[in-house]
Amino acid sequence: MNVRTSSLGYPRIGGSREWKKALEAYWAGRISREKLEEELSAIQESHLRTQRDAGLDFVPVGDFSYYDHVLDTAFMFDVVPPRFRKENGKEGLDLYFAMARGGENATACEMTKWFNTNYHYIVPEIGETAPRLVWNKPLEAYRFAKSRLGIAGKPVLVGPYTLVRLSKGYAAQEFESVVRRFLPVYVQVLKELAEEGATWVQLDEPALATGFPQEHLKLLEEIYGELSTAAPGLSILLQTYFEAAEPLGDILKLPVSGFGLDFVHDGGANLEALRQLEWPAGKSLWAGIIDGRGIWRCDPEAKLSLAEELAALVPGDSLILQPSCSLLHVPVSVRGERKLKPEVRGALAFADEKLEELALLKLALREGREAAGEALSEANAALAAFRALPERSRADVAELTRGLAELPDRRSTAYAERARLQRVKWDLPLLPTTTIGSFPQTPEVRQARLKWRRGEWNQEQYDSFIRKEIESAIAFQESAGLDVLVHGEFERTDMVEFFGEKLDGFLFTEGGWVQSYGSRCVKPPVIYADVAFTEPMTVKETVYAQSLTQRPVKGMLTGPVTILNWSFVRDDLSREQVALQIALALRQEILALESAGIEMIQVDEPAVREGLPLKASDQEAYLDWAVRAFRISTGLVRPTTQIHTHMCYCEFGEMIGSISDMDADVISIETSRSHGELIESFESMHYDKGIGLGVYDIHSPRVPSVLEMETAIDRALRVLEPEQFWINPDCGLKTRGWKETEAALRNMTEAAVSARRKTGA
Ligand SMILES: CN1c2c(nc(N)[nH]c2=O)NC[C@@H]1CNc1ccc(C(=O)N[C@@H](CCC(=O)N[C@@H](CCC(=O)N[C@@H](CCC(=O)O)C(=O)O)C(=O)O)C(=O)O)cc1
Ligand SMILES: N[C@@H](CCS)C(=O)O
Ligand SMILES: [Zn+2]
Repeated sequence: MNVRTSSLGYPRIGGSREWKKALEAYWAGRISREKLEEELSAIQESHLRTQRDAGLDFVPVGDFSYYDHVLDTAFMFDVVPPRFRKENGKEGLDLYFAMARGGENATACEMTKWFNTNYHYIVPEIGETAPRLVWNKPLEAYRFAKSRLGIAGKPVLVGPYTLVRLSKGYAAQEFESVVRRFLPVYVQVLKELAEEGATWVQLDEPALATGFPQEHLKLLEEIYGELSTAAPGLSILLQTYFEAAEPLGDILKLPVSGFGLDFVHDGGANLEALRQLEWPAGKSLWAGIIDGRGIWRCDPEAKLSLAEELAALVPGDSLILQPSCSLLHVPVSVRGERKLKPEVRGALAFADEKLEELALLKLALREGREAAGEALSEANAALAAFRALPERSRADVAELTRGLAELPDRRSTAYAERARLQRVKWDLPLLPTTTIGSFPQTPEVRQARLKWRRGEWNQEQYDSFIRKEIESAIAFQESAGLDVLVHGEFERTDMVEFFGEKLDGFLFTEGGWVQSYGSRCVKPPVIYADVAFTEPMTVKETVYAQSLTQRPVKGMLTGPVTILNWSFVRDDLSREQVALQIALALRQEILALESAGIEMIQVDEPAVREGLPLKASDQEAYLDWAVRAFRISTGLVRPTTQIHTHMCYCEFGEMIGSISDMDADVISIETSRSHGELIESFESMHYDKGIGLGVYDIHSPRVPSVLEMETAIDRALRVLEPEQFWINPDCGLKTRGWKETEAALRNMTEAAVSARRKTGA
């Protein structure tokens, strides 16, 4: 079988995050622009070489970026918000970075989640822009690959439909006309690519996997009709990913030369639809059969069967195998991981290993299974060893999750009665003040942790340091007049990593970094086995903090859905099953806190929205199990124990109903980024539980005035009752310094006093 292989994009950050380091050195003024360009060109070249040497038939070019590929696309078309035009003559690269990071006189462009991934892109602001082609980035990348390495690459570009869907600065009814406005510049890009000799161009249209409105089909026909005739000799690959492309029958009628479909994260829908349809004659199928965003080695037998079935559905030599999406979402290589158990290491595949998997499948399909015999046997043996690990099928976890459907997930007492009991128990003032959990992670705190991790400090030295930090945090909170205190989370690095290190079932890579936004990376924990509680994780620090004050101290945990959504997760169980395992483990922690006398407990769920499926039709089922996982964690506490939760990073307006179903006694939500939209969503429903709408943005060191916060409180009190309202910042304060934190919180408690006075309390 004459299959070929391709890829959609490669991680930018480099095996040792050299991309990130070069960028940050430039921003800090430590290297010149020439040096930056030299370093990034070398990185780009080495990525191209790696992909070519891995045997890809189509090497993507143009996926590399100096910050973000959506920002690149906007920049190519001169979609630059007017406020940046005043950036004191900044041009080119510095203007580009100003849009991403903020300029001297202009706030940065908004950043938001790239579909359902943990990657964040810069949101283009279209406004009155008349797009013009000022930089043909794919052409530049094509020339670069050709001249440096002789690679005739496959240029990659965000397609016009998705670009406009992801942008802001136009009214909904203008959508179609805005897309049309971009057509001439896309035509020009394609023409120039064709003139240069490119034969294929990949236009990324993941928006076609989000359940787009039927009426857009005509627009898609029109734009792809025009693009496909724009540049004779250049074939268009219409690339979708992250979920099934629906309605596939209609999409396959679009006048392009190839279709890229995700056969991993489509819930089986793409394959099922293909089985019912006739493949359009003369078109090629770019089949995403290797998981582009998961880190597990594939089962080659299963993939070979899938490829064979696809080859039978698609006549001729028009099957191209590839990852399901860009490899941007996985770390670079397993090669540097030396501390993992061999059974686990052998089951991992990061970007480079995924390219090897494609090469193996190609060999087996082209030359027969025997030709690839040794590598296939090695893969099968590695997977068998991994599957046999006893911690992946623990009898005790199975016992706990048996009959999960019947597990109680509701508080024993309805909210109204709990609220009455809790009012009596806690006797808090009207409009109580609190914070979200973390206090500044100063260089001293990080240094202390490093010394302890390196063995320079023993456990007692480290614990004693943490106790001192807690003491000063409690003393400060009392002096500032806060009503509900926190211990400050000084013992934690990341809110997911901390729990992952203490629960069974997780492992941590040494270098498994992935880009989160711009130069910032995360190293997600890996859930490779059954998750289970081992010993109390937060009790020691919380109880110590409580021993220092008469005021209530909130226990502080990260919730099951956030732990799940910010980790790489095993793929032999459903995400729901894994979430429930985590929920059961956290339930033990919550009960341990309660037994230790901590009766206000906050379970943070900032990432609930992150796992939301793209298609509206799948969202309810996700929200049902996500909410249930939260309730399983928190549902068994006494009626007088007050459960708090916290959400941030996203706009939650459209899921207030699910938030209410979580049945937390108090919720705090970030509001500053939603500009009042969230408050409006409370107008449309009756939300009766405790709620803290962040009264100030913690993302900047600016100290908000008392008046500003009073205004924020007044605004919220127009839709919420004073009896249910809490006063708190938007999110944790770990990224802030103490100076501004102290000043802001003192202003906040003063604003609370004044607001209480106004409500007559
Ligand atoms: C809030 N978000 C989170 C997500 N996922 C999580 N698991 N946690 C989150 O908080 N996803 C969505 C968002 C993403 N937001 C961010 C925000 C900030 C960053 C960021 O700043 N990343 C840092 C690296 C973060 C980190 O872990 N730093 C460690 C230091 C680790 C390190 O670099 N170590 C050095 C060696 C140190 C030594 O030995 O001296 C090394 O490995 O080389 C820390 O602060 O302790 C970044 O710089 O990219 C990311 C996402
Ligand atoms: N409790 C955490 C929540 C962050 S979303 C913190 O305060 O940092
Ligand atoms: Zn938060």
